[in-house]
Amino acid sequence: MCTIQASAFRGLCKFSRWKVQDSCKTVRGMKTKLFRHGIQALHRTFHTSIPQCSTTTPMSPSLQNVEKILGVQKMEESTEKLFVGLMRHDRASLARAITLIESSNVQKRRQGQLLLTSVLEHLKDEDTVSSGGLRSFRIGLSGPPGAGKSTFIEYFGKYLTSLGHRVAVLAVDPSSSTTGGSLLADKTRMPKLSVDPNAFIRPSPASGTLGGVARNTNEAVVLCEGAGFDIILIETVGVGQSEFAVLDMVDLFCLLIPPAGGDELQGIKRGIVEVSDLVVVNKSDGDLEPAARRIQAEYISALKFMKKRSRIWQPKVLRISSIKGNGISELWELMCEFREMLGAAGELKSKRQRQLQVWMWNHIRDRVLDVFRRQHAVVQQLPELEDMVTKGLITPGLAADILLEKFLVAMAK
Ligand SMILES: Nc1nc2c(ncn2[C@@H]2O[C@H](COP(=O)(O)OP(=O)(O)OP(=O)(O)O)[C@@H](O)[C@H]2O)c(=O)[nH]1
Repeated sequence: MCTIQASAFRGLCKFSRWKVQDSCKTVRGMKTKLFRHGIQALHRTFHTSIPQCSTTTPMSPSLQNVEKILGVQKMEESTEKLFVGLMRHDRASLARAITLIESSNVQKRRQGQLLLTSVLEHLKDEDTVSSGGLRSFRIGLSGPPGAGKSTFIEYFGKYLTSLGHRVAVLAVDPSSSTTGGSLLADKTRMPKLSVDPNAFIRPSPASGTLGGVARNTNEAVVLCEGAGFDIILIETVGVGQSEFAVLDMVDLFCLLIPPAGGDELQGIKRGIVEVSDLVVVNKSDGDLEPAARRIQAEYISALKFMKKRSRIWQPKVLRISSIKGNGISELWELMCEFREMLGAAGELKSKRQRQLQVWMWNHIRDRVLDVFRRQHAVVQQLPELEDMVTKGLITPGLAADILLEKFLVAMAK
């Protein structure tokens, strides 16, 4: 059995993208380049993988054989169409593309991965053509229920589209799989933004674990960027673990809080304040303005004692009103300042590189857990051990050890 060669995989994807681009005639002159890339990668693959292959394996360097040997699928016509749609910045194609990567069907997921690889390649090509900087700005937004997140996103999103930006709003809400749907990034909460042709709103994928939701959101971000969205807002509720997962996906993390103290802010974990680049006190209007000023002062002094996360950025606290629009343009200026400073210092690029590794580990963790849960010996033993753990007859650690032992023995056979 051959090992899958990354270069050949990329070559194949480039090859299939060539076909797509050729058919829609979006990019001229790339055909030869991509064809060359594809063929060179295939050649490299054959040269390096022949020794590992069985002698009976046919080695003709045709696309068909490579697909068979490497187990890599060709992009289906429907996936190619999605790619074309994304390149045309079509929102319906983007919605379908995200559904594809979220699918639990293995074949569909694989098609989703081929699509994603093509989009990544396209973004890379564009990056080299452009200034070399990051073309998109990924912003995480968290806050306790009632802080005004949807009101804020509605106003802020419209403000950004009025400046000529294209804004995608995604949500990370692992609880949506148990409650049957996420309220975050819900179109009904953002009526004006949801009908703006330069905006795209997508609720949280309801795929269960936080890892799964985070992984899907990571991939959705790339698809949004492929579809020409330059500002990606990722929304999460600031009362669980999801905001920490979002930290691994964004350039800037923003915490939105209401002008309330004590009990009402108890939902906010102290840790989340520490990791915020900006703390935004919302509802600074009318009777609430004095309270908002007080909260701002409290957070400014609290942040002074917190550990610095960036060499060059000191977290800031500012007040806004999402209803009146006060402070929104100042907030955006501050975000741009953050982006410029960290971009120039290379911090954003290294942050994204680290995030790619986290993304890979999310995949590994999910897949390994999936294989573990499906393994026959584990399936057989699990109910009994779970029962013993809940009855206090065995410690969770010992139960886990027994299951892992059974799993490893079964895998070694
Ligand atoms: N006075 C004032 N009220 C606001 C402002 N922003 C939001 N609100 C109000 O605060 C309440 C909660 O706002 P939402 O935008 O629904 O808050 P959320 O954080 O999305 O809340 P959940 O949907 O519970 O997660 C609503 O009644 C809003 O009208 C603001 O800037 N000023």
